[in-house]
Amino acid sequence: MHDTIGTPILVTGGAGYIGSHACKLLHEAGYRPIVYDNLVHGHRWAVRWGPLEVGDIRDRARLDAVFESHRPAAVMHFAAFCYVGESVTDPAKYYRNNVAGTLTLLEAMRDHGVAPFVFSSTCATYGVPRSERIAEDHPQNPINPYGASKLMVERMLADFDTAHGLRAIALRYFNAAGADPDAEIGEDHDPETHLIPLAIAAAAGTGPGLTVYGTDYDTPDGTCIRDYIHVADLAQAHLRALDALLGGAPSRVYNLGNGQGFSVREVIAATERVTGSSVPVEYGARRAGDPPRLVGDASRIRGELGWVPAYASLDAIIRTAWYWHRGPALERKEEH
Ligand SMILES: NC(=O)c1ccc[n+]([C@@H]2O[C@H](COP(=O)([O-])OP(=O)(O)OC[C@H]3O[C@@H](n4cnc5c(N)ncnc54)[C@H](O)[C@@H]3O)[C@@H](O)[C@H]2O)c1
Ligand SMILES: O=c1ccn([C@@H]2O[C@H](COP(=O)(O)OP(=O)(O)O[C@H]3O[C@H](CO)[C@@H](O)[C@H](O)[C@H]3O)[C@@H](O)[C@H]2O)c(=O)[nH]1
Repeated sequence: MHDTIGTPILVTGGAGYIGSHACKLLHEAGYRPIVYDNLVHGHRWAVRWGPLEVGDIRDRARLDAVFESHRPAAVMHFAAFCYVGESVTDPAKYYRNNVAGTLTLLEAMRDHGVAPFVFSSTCATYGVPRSERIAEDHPQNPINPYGASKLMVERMLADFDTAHGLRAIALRYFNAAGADPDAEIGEDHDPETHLIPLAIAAAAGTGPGLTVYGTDYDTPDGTCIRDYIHVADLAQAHLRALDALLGGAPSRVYNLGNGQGFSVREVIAATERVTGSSVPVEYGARRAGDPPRLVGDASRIRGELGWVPAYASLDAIIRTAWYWHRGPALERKEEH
């Protein structure tokens, strides 16, 4: 077993939603998370469990300085742009940050001899699924530039492993949702484009009514189906992937999902149950780049790394987001 106590782990994008939850868990496990974030979407207040190094993954000189001063034992790479709709209208922004930025980071890692790498990939790399539940060997034909940018990184990782022995675990998450069960941190994107926080804000009256993007999909109620996975369960999976790599495991790809799909209408109904308020809804056109149904089969990581998600119910996931929204998130907004 490798030593975790005080081991520095560089966490790019650690001031963001999922990365900050991973930092909390890294700290609890004895690691020292070093956040590297340009704060374009992240928050200083979300960096609570180790130092913040403000920097951009496209800035090689800054990366060199941070690798020199902290000498991380591994990298968790969350930094990216991740809005599916925006990637369709502004693809260059996605290729520059997600692909070119990650290449700069990988080159820096190669040159500093930092090996293990845990990568935030996505189910958006699969495109329109051919099966009810998507397993890792499903063909990858992304239908939006965001998914394409992440698939390109997966390819780069395979090539860096062959050429330089850079071992990596790519975690293809389905839809991240929920907040830290202690409500210390949560989802706070600006602009917010994700369904659950928008539905909660609409129910609470702190945001506009919710627009449902498309009611004519080939699904039972006509709206898109997604597999929602709790952010704390994602963080757990990162820890397991890191421990596996530091213990010598080879490169691997894993899905992270609950294996259950919920339609947009079902998410709205669950939000109403949890908040006790109705969600004002308008019905709009489809959003470009949205596959009708994405539901994951995560049995590989369950079997190989013993990962078991703690939050299987949609209501339980939304409840943690609701507690965060009505408490710390609201207080923070009032401070501004
Ligand atoms: N949210 C989801 O449902 C979901 C699903 C699948 C995959 N992912 C992936 O997970 C990762 C984290 O997503 P999130 O929802 O926490 O997003 P987020 O926007 O909250 O976090 C991303 C962080 O990266 C930082 N960042 C962006 N570009 C950077 C750059 N060039 N240099 C340094 N820092 C930079 C941002 O400031 C932000 O703090 C992303 O890679 C995303 O693609 C997210
Ligand atoms: O105001 C809204 C927002 C969303 N939706 C729909 O709700 C579903 C979920 O959308 P959203 O919460 O924006 O997530 P996705 O577009 O599925 O993308 C998320 O989940 C992907 C994995 O599926 C990740 O890769 C992305 O980074 C992450 O943003 C989709 O069908 C949307 O069309 C609406 O109907 N109205």
